[in-house]
Amino acid sequence: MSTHEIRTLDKHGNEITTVGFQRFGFDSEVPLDVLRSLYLRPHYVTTAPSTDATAEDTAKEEQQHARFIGGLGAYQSKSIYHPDTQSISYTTLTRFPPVKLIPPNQRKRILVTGGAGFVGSHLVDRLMVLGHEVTVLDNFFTGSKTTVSHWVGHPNFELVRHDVVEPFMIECDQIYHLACPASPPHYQFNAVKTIKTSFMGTLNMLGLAKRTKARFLISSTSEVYGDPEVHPQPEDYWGHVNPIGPRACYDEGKRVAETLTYGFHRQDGVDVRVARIFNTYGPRMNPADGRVVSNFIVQALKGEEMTVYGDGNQTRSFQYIHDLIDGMIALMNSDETRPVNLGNGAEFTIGKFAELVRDVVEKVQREDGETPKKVNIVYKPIPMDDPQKRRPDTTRAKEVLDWQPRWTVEMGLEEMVRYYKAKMTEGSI
Ligand SMILES: O=c1ccn([C@@H]2O[C@H](COP(=O)(O)OP(=O)(O)O[C@H]3OC[C@@H](O)[C@H](O)[C@H]3O)[C@@H](O)[C@H]2O)c(=O)[nH]1
Repeated sequence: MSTHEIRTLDKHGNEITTVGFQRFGFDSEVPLDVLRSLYLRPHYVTTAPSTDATAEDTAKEEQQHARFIGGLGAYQSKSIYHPDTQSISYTTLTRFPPVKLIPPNQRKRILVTGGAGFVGSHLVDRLMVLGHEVTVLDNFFTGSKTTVSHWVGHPNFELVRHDVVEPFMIECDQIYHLACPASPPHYQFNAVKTIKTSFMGTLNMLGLAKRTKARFLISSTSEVYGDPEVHPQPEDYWGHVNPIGPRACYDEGKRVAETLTYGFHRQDGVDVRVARIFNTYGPRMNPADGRVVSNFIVQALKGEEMTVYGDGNQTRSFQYIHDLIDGMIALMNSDETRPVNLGNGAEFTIGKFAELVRDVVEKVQREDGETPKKVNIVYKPIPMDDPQKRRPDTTRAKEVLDWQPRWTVEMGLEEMVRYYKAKMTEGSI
C-alpha cells in the first residue's frame, strides 16, 4: 500500500491547495483539504477488531484513511462494522469543520433547493465553510441525505425534506435553485414530474424571491441548446431542441424555467442570475446515475466492459465540480443578469474519453499497488436525440466574472476515481 501524499496540479502545473477566490469585495477562498475531508470517504467504515486482528492491521487502516483526508479526521464520522452480528454502529461528528466568522452584514441566509444533490452538496459545503446560514431543501428523489449529513446539527445549517412543486416560505437573502433530476435516465423516468418540477418548482421559488427580495440563481443547462448547429455554443444561440422527444421534459423544462425567470425579472424586478451548466463530474455523483463519467469509472474499476453509446464520435466537454461551484458563487455575487455558460472547453469524443478514463483508473490502481484488470470498450445503441457535439463558449464568463476553469480533466478524474475506489472498499458500490 502506498502512502504518498496526493498532490493536485492545475493546467499550468501549479499546485491547487484552495478553491474560490477574492473577488466582488469578499474572500471566498477555502482550503481544498477541508472540502476533501467532507467527500473523500464521507462514511468511513472500519471493521470492529476481531480477536485475530493485529494492531498493525488497525494502524494500516488508519494510515490509509489519513492519506485521503490529511489531518482532518475529526471532521468525519466513523462507522464501525461488526461482522459477527452483521450490524453497523454509526458515530456522529465530534467536531464540525471550522467555518469563517463573518460580520452579520456580510453573512447571508441562503436557500439551496436540491442541496442534497451532487452539485448542491458541494455548493452547501462551500457556503457553510464561508460562514453563511444555509437551508437545504430536497425531496431526496435523486439527492441523498448522506451528501450533507456532515452538517446536520451545525447551528448555521438546516435540512428540510420538501418538494419544490409545493410552495415553501422562508426568510432568505439568496436562493440557489437547483432542484431537478439531471441525468437522462433519471429525468426520463417520470417525464411529467420532471417538467412539473422545472415549471412549478421555479414558479414557487421565484414567488419566494419576489416576496423576500432575495437574489435568485437558477441552474439551467447546456441542454437548452439541444443538438446544436452552432459550435461551440455561446449564450446568444437559441438552440435546436426537439420539443416532443424523450429529452424534452428536461431541456424544454429548463427553457421554460428560464422564460419564467426573465418574466419575473422584467415584470416584478426580481434580481436574477442564470447559470447554463455544461457536463460536470466529481465525487458524490451517484454511481448508478447513468451518466457517462460515473458509468465509465465504475465499469473500469470493477473490471467490467465500458459502454460507449453509438459510434463514440459524439463529443462532450467535461468540467470538474470545484470549477463549477467557483463559477456559480462568482455569478451569484456579480451584477450579470444575462445567462452565463459555465463549463470547461476541454472537448472529447466519447470514444476517446472512455480510453482516458481507463488510463486514469489504471494509473490510480498502480499507484495503490494493484494490478489493473484489462477492460474492453464495447458499443451500445445511441439514445434518441443524443446531442452530437457540445462545447461551451465561455467568453462571457471570462469577461464578466473573470472566471475560467482551473482543473484539468485528468486531475478531476483522478480524484473522482479515488472517491469511488474508497466507496468500493467500504462496500457501498
Ligand atoms: O454509459 C454511457 C453513458 C453515456 N454515454 C454517452 O455519453 C454522452 C454523455 O452522456 P451523459 O448522460 O453523461 O450526459 P448528456 O450530455 O447526455 O446530458 C447531460 O447534459 C448536461 C446536463 O445538464 C445533464 O446533467 C445531462 O442531461 C452521451 O453521448 C451519451 O450517449 C455513453 O457513451 N455511455
